[in-house]
Amino acid sequence: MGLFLEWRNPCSRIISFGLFVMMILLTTSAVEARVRHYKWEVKYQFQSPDCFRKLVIAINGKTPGPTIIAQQGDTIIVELKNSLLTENVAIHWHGIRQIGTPWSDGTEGVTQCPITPGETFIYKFVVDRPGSYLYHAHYGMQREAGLYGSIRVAVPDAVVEPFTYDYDRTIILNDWYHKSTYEQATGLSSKPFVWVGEPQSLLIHGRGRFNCSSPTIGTSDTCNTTSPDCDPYVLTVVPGKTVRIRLSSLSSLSALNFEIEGHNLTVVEADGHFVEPFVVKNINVYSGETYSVLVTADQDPSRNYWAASNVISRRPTTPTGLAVLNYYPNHPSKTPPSAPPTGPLWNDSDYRLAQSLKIKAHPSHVVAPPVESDRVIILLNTQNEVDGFRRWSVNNVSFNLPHTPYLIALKKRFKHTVFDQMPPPDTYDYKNYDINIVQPNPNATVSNGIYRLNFNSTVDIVLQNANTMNPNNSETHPWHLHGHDFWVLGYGKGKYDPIEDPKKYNLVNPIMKNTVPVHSMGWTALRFVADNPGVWAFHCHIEAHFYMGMGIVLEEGVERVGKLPTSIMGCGETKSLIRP
Ligand SMILES: O=C1O[C@H]([C@@H](O)CO)C(O)=C1O
Repeated sequence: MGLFLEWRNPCSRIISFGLFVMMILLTTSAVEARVRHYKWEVKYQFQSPDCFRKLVIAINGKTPGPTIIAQQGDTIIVELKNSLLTENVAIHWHGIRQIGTPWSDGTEGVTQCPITPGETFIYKFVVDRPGSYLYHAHYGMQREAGLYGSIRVAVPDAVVEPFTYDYDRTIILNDWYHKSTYEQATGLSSKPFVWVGEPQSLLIHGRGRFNCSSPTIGTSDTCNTTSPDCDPYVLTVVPGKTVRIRLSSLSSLSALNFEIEGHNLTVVEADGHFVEPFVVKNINVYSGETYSVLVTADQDPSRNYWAASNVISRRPTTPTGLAVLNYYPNHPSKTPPSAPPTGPLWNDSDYRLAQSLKIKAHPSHVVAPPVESDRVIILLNTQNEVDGFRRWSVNNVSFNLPHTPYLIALKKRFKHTVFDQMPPPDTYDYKNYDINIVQPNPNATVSNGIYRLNFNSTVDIVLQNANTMNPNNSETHPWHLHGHDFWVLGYGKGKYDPIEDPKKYNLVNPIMKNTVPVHSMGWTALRFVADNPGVWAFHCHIEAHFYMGMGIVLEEGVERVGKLPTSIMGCGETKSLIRP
């Protein structure tokens, strides 16, 4: 409009024409999305990420796998060859909403059949928002065998981010077990329950350091501290420059804290959304979360510094994970002269809650949530037993995946034979349930029923934490929603009050995320709009907890989903669909 008014004034014609050309150019560059084609081979390999040799699942020989680097609007094509000899696979693109391509979400049992050994499967999807994201296995407990990596989506050429930096680096934090995924999963589904315990090491971008002279090392084990696989991760900085660290966690179990000796971290992005910047000494990162933090190399340049990852929220028995912040031109192997950071007190839940509350939307990037919701679902998180097996449940229902993926069952209208048609409950008996005690009756039921949401409705989910089956114990659970970003409306301590607590929600500048912690003995409230046709998992991102039933599945607008590719079929009742 302004442009046309100006056009009538002869003096501003030249400027206006210039603006017009610029607009055309900007629009053209914005729509000129590219196709990024990747060819990946997924294979078991011997590697020693923490110096202890074990089987890892690598992509093209690497764990973490290759970073997907793209720009907003690009199409990603990943041609994935499953070269695991006897094992299926599926990969989830964590934080990518899969608008229009729900079959590419990579969630085995929900959106696709697993990719069988020898098979090549093509994932194709658009990265519709800029930011830092992840990918990882979503089949059984394969993620913790090392099948993961990151996705970095740049803003369009003409768009400027609300902060500046000189260059960026990606760091994925992880915890690492020496026991195989199979041994762990078998323990979880055994009677009596066999718990794997705390991880042996913490990895910083795939590298850690186990003490090879530990008495737990068996005679047939190979542990070699000179293996190049376990050289520490080195982040080189140039004095005076600012690096953007795209920091995330894909830990199996541990909540982690990341700190760089003597350097502040300015938090600017969370799960692909710009944050109102705030400065911390160290940052808590829960499995499935991504952050960008800015670090300026403004300290004594004559030495290097430790970057450390420490376990929080569970009593730590795993040594600090270490990387090196290397000031150029010092040699990267120059050992920092001081002791590495030990992180905050592991049981300081107030510290963790306070940091969660600091994360707000950037003032110039606020997307206001709808002021009211159409449906409120309250999910009580508990540890339970089902027929004497240890499980996790929400609202006393422990989730099991069906053998036929929901997306196909719902689209092809054979849902009745595939999953329980009774939806799980929208709430629990909050008036009478004491969240602070070990329940006298720990029994739960098992179901593969799902929540069906009205298309375009606004849904609130309140996650309520409670005591586990051990006295005075409540764990932190990072919950991840597929297919959506949600607004984080609030966190609280103790039992959520459905009358009083919503009055305290942040409806002004809540951050949008896809993964959020539910703090021990606390609650977390989130809101989203059910506007992405498909079937979406929502689950605890602790690998063992989802395996033991801590998740739900949501359906919305499935009738609007386009034609399903036959490549996602082939298992359970979908066999009949691909046979001639
Ligand atoms: O699922 C879990 O089981 C153990 C413990 O509760 C067993 O007693 C633990 O720490 C979990 O997170």
